Amino acid sequence: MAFRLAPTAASEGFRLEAHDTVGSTNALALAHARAGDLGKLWVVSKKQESGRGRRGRTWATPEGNLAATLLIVSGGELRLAATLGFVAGLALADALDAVVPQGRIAIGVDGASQGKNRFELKWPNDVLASGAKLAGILLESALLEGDRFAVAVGIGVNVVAYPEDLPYPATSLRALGANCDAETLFLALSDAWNENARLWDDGRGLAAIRRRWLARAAGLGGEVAVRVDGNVVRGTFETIDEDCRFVIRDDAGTVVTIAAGDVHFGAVASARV
Ligand SMILES: O=C(O)CCCC[C@@H]1SC[C@@H]2NC(=O)N[C@@H]21
Repeated sequence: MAFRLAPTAASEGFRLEAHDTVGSTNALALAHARAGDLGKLWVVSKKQESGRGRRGRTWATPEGNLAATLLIVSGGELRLAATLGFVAGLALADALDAVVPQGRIAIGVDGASQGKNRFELKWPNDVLASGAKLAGILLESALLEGDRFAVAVGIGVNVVAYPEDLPYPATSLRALGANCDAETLFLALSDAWNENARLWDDGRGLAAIRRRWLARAAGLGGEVAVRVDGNVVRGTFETIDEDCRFVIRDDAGTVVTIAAGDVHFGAVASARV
């Protein structure tokens, strides 16, 4: 089966560039922007040779997984564009709900979660299934001429395989018993992106995105440890604020707001951080 865009995405002017293998779909999308591409372009592949993860880490995309990057070129506010990761997380969770048959995957097992979602969102942008990382999202940007910038919204999903040497639990759709392929998932994702981007409405709908995100949040109200630039903040995950920053009440009762960091759930995890 070939990669295809959902009719809703095609009719709104999105384009698709599909590859069998690439270095990184994010790198390719940003190269297109620097060469003058105007955005609304999905770059997809079932394999990456040098996939990029958050915080300078690598991201493995063996044959059969999904690497998808949406290129957006804008003259708006870069601060708002940073919230597109939350739009992407919701779009991916909606797409997974649409293509993975009910009953295949248990409701979130994270004790602190609200326990009603098969696919949960872990701040800032991971998608979890059965408490393990199924997908990651990486936003990268580049400044362009004429006060414009490009954002690459990169989405990586473990469809058929996941790395086993990670310091946190990971999984794949196949390991969870869901036989969905990358092409089917992408079709649903390109549709779900449109729905959520419409809600986001160039940032005007961020409050609605935040509400939807919190309804799928993993670990809300539970014990967490957040690593921020080498420091660790421990406490209770209270909420995300209006700019989608992580809000934690630390062990001394002080509310701390965090813009970027790595979250670990639970007492055991926090002892290891
Ligand atoms: O570290 C993370 O959790 C984020 C992983 C993001 C991986 C995706 S795969 C598609 C896009 N291209 C890349 O090189 N990275 C992102």
